[in-house]
Amino acid sequence: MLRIGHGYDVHRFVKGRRFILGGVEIDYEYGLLGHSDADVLLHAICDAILGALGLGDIGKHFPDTDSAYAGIDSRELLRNVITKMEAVHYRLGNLDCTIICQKPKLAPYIAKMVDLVASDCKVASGMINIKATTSEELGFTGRGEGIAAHAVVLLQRDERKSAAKRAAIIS
Ligand SMILES: Nc1ccn([C@@H]2O[C@H](COP(=O)(O)O)[C@@H](O)[C@H]2O)c(=O)n1
Ligand SMILES: C[C@@]1(CO)OP(=O)(O)OP(=O)(O)OC[C@H]1O
Repeated sequence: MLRIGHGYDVHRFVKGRRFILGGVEIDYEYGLLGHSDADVLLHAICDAILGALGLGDIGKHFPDTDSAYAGIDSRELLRNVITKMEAVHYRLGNLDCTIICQKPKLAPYIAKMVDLVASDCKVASGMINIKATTSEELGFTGRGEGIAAHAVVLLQRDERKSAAKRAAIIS
């Protein structure tokens, strides 16, 4: 059984915040604003996985009204989502992401992001693809006011785990 999910997120650039993207800290004059560390890429990935599972969205699981998530490292949120995915016997097949960002240049950071996301999702790096594009100076991303990210994920039911669970119930 396969399930597909899509996630989309936006965060605004502001002065005085760290710029964390895909778990990587990027040296830039602006950072992203949010209740958490505002890692827009990891939020889109969490939403894609939750969406594939029919489990709602990131705000439902980690409300921005809950102080427990203030300033939280979004890798913790992603790992929590992966735990939920495993609890219902799914594993990640592959993940493809697009970051829409006029500036700065992200290419030097992409390989590190891929490695961190792969590690948190418990898959080989070859299953994770992360791309960046500008929006040709158009719209809010083009004006450098913020970043948008999309993620599309394919999940596979872990038949071994569900068979083992069935066997345990029968015996
Ligand atoms: N923030 C960004 C945006 C883009 N890139 C890389 O540049 C390539 C060309 O971007 P276009 O928007 O002109 O298509 C793109 O394919 C990325 O490899 C980047 O590193 N950082
Ligand atoms: C990640 C959470 C955590 O409280 O807060 P934000 O950093 O504001 O990010 P957003 O993408 O608006 O998702 C909502 C929240 O789940």
